[in-house]
Amino acid sequence: MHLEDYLVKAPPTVYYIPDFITLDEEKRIIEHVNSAPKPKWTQLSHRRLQNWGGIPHPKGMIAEKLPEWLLVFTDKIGKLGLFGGKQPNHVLVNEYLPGQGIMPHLDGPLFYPTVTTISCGSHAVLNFYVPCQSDRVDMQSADDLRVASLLLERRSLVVLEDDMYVGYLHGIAEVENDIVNGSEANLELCSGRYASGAELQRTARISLTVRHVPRTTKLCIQVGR
Ligand SMILES: O=C(O)CCC(=O)C(=O)O
Ligand SMILES: [Fe+2]
Repeated sequence: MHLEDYLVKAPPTVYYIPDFITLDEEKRIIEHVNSAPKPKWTQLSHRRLQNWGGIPHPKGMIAEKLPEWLLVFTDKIGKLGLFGGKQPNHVLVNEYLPGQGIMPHLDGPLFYPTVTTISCGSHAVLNFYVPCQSDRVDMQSADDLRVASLLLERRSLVVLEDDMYVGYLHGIAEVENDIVNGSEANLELCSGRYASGAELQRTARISLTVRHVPRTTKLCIQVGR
C-alpha cells in the first residue's frame, strides 16, 4: 500500500484510505466495543469513549497491553510507517449517536503528532478550523473559520499529520445528517459516489483513533514488607 496514492488535496497533510477494513472486521470491532463492560466506558455529556492502551498523562502513560482484537488494526496501521518508525500503542474509541459530535479542538501534546482514525458503522464529516483566541470554537460561528472538510466513510482510515494535526482544530457537528456539498476535500478518493446535495443520514458511529504515546512507563507494583 503506497500512502502517497491516498494523499488528499488539503493543507498538509491528510491521507484518506477508503475500505481500509472489511465489512467483517467492521462488524467485529462494533461487537467488541459494544460488549466491553460498562466501567470501560467514560460517559461525556455528548458521547462516550473507551481508552485502550492506558490513559495518556503528562507524566507518562502507564502502558497496558492492547487486546488481540485491537492489535490486528494497530499492526496494520503500524505497517504504514507513520509515528516516526514507532508502533501505535493507544486506541481511543469514540461512540457517536446521530446528533452527537465533538467540539472543535486540538488533541494536545501527549501524542506523537500523527493521528489515524478508523470509522465504523456510519460516516462522519470532519471539519477543520483556523484556531482563534482559545482552542475552542463556537459551532454556530465556526463556518467562516473552516479550512477543510473530509467525508469519513465507514471502514475508511484517515491519517492527519503536520498542520492538519497541530495547526488546525478538528470537530464533528452535532447533526443527524450531513449534506454533501462538493467541497469535501477527499471526495475523489471516496469509495462511494455522492451527488452534490446528497443527504447522508447518520447512524451510530464508532471510531478508533489510533496513536503513539511516546512517554510511557510500565506499571510497577511495589510489594511492601
Ligand atoms: O471520531 C473522530 O473521528 C474524531 C475523534 C477525535 O477527534 C478525538 O477523539 O480527539
Ligand atoms: Fe481529536
